[in-house]
Amino acid sequence: MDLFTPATILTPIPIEDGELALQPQLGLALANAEILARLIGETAWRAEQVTVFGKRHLQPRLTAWHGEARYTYSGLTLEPLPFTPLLQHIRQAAEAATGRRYNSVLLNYYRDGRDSMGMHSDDEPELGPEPAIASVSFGATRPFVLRHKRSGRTFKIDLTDGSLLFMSGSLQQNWQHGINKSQRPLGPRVNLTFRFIV
Ligand SMILES: O=C(O)CCC(=O)C(=O)O
Ligand SMILES: [Fe+2]
Repeated sequence: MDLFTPATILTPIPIEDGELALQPQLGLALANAEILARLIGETAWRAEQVTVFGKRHLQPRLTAWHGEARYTYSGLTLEPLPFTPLLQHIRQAAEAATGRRYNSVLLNYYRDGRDSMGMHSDDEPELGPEPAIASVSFGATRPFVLRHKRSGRTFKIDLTDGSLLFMSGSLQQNWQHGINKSQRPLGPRVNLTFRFIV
């Protein structure tokens, strides 16, 4: 992002084998800090047990799933909660910025630097062949790590408070992404990934 690119414009990030774009600040009616506090306080957070490589363990973060459809990943089926007015507002802003529609959102709450998300692709069949995913972050800045499936090349983007990252095209087919643990003391972060479930 250079000095002359406004923070409120969705700007493509050049990357091979997929589409990626970043808007440093999503246009919202409330301050980022107020949204973070309300999301932390008003969400029915769950610590989910998942099965990865045949082993059950607790996810290193809290989650919530809102929308119209069930969602299944890592042997886990999430029953949807309805969209709240706050989630509707953020969804509307993400739809306006990206020009796509979303009917579901996965919320992830990283309580501190020990919380993380393993490398994965959002490539479940119900997302369709070229999923459009709008990822909105509040709170502590965490690096979003991308790793190309064939070349192994990695690429990092700092996801700052109030930012929107838009993933589309063949990105999920060709890249994995995740959030690493950090040794540094970090404040809370909530990430929302808006998706369209067919
Ligand atoms: O927290 C993030 O930025 C990543 C979230 C993510 O990859 C997901 O919800 O699938
Ligand atoms: Fe993801």
